[in-house]
Formats: sequence, C-alpha cells, structure tokens
Amino acid sequence: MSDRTISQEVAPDLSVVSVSKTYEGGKCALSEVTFEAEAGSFVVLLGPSGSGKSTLLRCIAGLERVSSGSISFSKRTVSSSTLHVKSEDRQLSMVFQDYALWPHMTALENVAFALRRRGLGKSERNASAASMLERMGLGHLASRYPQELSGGEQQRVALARALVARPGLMLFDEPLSNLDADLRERLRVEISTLTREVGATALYITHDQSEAFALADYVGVLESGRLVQFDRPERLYLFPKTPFVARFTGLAGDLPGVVASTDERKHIAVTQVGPHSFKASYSETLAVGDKVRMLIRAKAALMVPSSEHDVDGFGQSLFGSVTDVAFRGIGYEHVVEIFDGHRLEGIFSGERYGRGTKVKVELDPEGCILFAE
Ligand SMILES: Nc1ncnc2c1ncn2[C@@H]1O[C@H](COP(=O)(O)OP(=O)(O)OP(=O)(O)O)[C@@H](O)[C@H]1O
Repeated sequence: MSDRTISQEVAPDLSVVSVSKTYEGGKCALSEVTFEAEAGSFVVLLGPSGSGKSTLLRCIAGLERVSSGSISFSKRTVSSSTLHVKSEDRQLSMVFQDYALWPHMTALENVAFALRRRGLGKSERNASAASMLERMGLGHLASRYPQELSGGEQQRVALARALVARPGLMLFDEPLSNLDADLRERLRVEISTLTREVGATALYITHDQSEAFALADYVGVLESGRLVQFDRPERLYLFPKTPFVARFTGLAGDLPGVVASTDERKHIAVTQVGPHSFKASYSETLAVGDKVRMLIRAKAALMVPSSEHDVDGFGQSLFGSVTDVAFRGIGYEHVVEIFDGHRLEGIFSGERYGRGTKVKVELDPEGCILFAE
C-alpha cells in the first residue's frame, strides 16, 4: 500500500484471561476462556452454532461487557468486570457477515467515513478511500450505493473500509458466509493477503473448518462456551485434544474398539476394531481392555484396489466396497462400506473407483487417534 498520509496503528498482542459471559436471563455463553494472540498473528475461532464465537468476538470488540475475567491489548486492559473501554476507543475494525454498509453513502463515502477520526481533510480522506477501492479492483464502482452492488462487491467495500484506516486489530464475524463458493474462496485469499500486508492482528470467527485451517496461524476451538483447544492448525489436525475437536475438524471414520496393548513411550496402542487389529496413536492414559473410539483422519486412509492375495485386516489394512463416489476436480472422494455396516467417508484418490468396487484401505497409525469411550 503506497498511501503515506495515514499512519499504521501498532498491531497489539491480544490477551484474553478467564473471560466468562452470562447474559441477562442467565444464559452462560462463555466460560473461563483464556488465550493469547501474538501481535500480527491471524487467529481463527472455530465452533458450531451457539458455541459462543460471536459473544467472544463482541466482548473483544467492546460491543458486549464481560461478566468476569479480562481482555487486554498489549497489556492495556480494555475489559474486566469493573472496566469497559468503549468500542470506538479500541482502535479496531470489524467486518460483518451482513456487510453493514451505510445505505445512504456511496462505496467511496463508506470507505472514507472510516477515516473521519484521523484528523484528515475531506480530499485526503477521499483520495485514500479511492486508492484503497482501486487496490481492491473496485475503482469503477466508487460512486455506486450499496443497493447497486452485488453481495460480493459489498463485502469487498466493507473489507476496504476496514483496511483503509490501517487498524492494529481486525475482527471478522463470518464475513464469507453469505457468498457463493467461488467468491468465498477468492475473498478468503484477499482477506488473508491484505490483513497480513497491513500487519494487523486478526481475529476471525467461522463454523467452517476448511476456512479456519486455510486462514489461521492459530485456531481456537469453542464447544459450549469453553475453549477446548488453541493450537496451530497442523497440531490441531494431528493431535486433537478431545473427540469433539477431532470430529469438528474432519474425520473419515469413527470406529469402536478395545485396547489390546500399549506402548507408552511411543504413545501407540494396538486396538481390536471389529475383526481387525490396528496400531493407532493416543495422548490420554489408556490401559489394556479399555473401550475406545478410533477416529480416522482422511489423510491417514490410502485406498488401493484389492487383490485376491490380500488378507483382510493384515498390516493396517481393511477391505470394503465403494458405495459412493464424487468428482472433486483434483480427484475423487469415496464412501467405503467396511465391516458391520461401518463406513469410511471422504477417502480421496486420483483414480475413480465405481460403486460396488472391492477396495483395500490402508491406515497410517499417525492419523488414527484413540480416545476412551
Ligand atoms: N443477547 C443475548 N441474550 C441471551 N442469550 C444470548 C444472546 N446472544 C447470544 N446468546 C446465547 O449465547 C449462546 C452463544 O451465542 P453466540 O451467538 O455467541 O454463538 P455462535 O457460536 O456465534 O453461534 P452462531 O454461529 O449461530 O452465530 C447461544 O446459546 C445464544 O443463544
């Protein structure tokens, strides 16, 4: 960004300590949420509907008061049970799901309005707004009103408005959920690039695991108001702390089993699953005889055609029959029925195996994760 008239606000560290929020009427939406986001990092809060994502974002934005705990930006407390800094004094920008543009202002005026508190003259504000719209490929739409723009164009104007003041902290409330798949992907890339380009600390909420993994430096998973894991996306995928985190971040299979032996040093257990025994990884304490669930990541499942010489269940593999196949552009996703009516889903292959094809699925122990029932 070439405009030098607007100074960059310093990206803050964000510190959320034991934040709880109970709404009037007694609904507890957040319970003891704690995490730290480094200055300039991109954090995604992921969780199902009602898990407390919006409440947490709104507390950080200053749109809700916390019931207990504290929120600080670079050691400056902005929220606690006795202190509440107003939203407009928190030096942040927000992008909402429903765009929230002012309908009586043009695209240019909407973006320029974000600079009203920067002590700039009108012509400077307009020049900065025009250059930001240009930067986002919206220059030719600057004089249009929101109702004359498509949903995707409105959201990009909203993004331009959030970026133009070069905020230290940017908050995103499911900004892509009203857009179609293609536009969602393109705007996701723009959000990721531009936010990092301005160097802001970013907090983004979504219920979409693939969006979270694609954007985040760190992902926080919320379940019923509790932050159950806060980690790098890669670690979350390989070492989910709970079955909820594993299921919410995408599984190919979820099978019942019984522990047959354990290797505590390597955290690998042999588990009897139906007629088969598999090696799988575990992090909690497990003992021989414990009933477990073996949760299988799609990455761990390699599908090959079965041959008459194969022995079912030998060496981390099992047999099945393809019940569904879907073309995904870069390859095919299969559903495979295995023993006792259990299924593996999302089994990816560059080759298409038609319905009814007998296949062998090999499982990598690293992507098979055991949790006690
Ligand atoms: N103003 C409010 N008054 C009372 N309860 C509320 C209020 N806002 C949210 N809640 C409740 O708090 C819980 C968390 O809501 P929140 O909107 O934070 O979840 P969410 O994860 O953002 O959900 P969604 O993805 O559906 O937006 C829900 O049970 C919700 O019904």
